[in-house]
Amino acid sequence: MNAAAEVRRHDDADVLVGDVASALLDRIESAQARGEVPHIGLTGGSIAEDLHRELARRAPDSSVDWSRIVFWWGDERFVASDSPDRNALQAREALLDHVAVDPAHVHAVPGSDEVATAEEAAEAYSATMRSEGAGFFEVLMLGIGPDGHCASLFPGHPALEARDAIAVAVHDSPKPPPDRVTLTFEAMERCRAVWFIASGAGKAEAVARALADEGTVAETPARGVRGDETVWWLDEDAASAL
Ligand SMILES: O=C(O)[C@H](O)[C@@H](O)[C@H](O)[C@H](O)COP(=O)(O)O
Repeated sequence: MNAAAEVRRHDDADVLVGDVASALLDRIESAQARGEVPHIGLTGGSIAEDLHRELARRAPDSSVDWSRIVFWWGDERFVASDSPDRNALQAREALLDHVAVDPAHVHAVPGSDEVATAEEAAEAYSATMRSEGAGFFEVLMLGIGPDGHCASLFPGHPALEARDAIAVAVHDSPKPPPDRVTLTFEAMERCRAVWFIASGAGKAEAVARALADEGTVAETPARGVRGDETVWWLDEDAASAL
């Protein structure tokens, strides 16, 4: 498992974030040069926030056409859409509010002020993905938790077993808040590239388990993710147990 995963090591978190930002901007530029409108999957968490800020900082010097990108999220916390807990709000404040996106191309998971349950939010998000034909993200970015979770796929949770679904509800998440919506493994498999981004010694053991020859997806959900291309972007601390 994960035999095809590529590992890219970086001296520290700043270099890591800078390299991911360059690679993402290059990838978007190439897709746009081919006449495509790439679909990009954003994630939540601390390293993602640093990346979003770095992308906003570099935006004026890049030739990316931000209005020709479709934005999605790999997972979302099921709270009110203006809650600071929302991955979408974090991405808006750090990146999307600072670049010329087309609001019609930004597809956040509905919040608890918009639909009644996380199940409804997952269904609505899946329906939007189907109607937008968003099967193939150019890049889906993911963080990893110290327990090996990615997006909102947590060890031992029923969402790991979801079949024939794009996005599903998650309850009792060990990382607060408890109610969430996540893409399924099946949806992630259709991405052209999945990029894990991890920084810090707290992630080292989970990263090593995700990339080990032996182990289970139930224990380390990140083992279950494979895009056509899977890249692990790590700083030395996160790579220290490999
Ligand atoms: O909603 C979330 O919290 C996430 O999408 C989650 O999967 C996150 O990416 C990892 O937990 C890493 O988060 P940190 O970078 O903050 O450790």
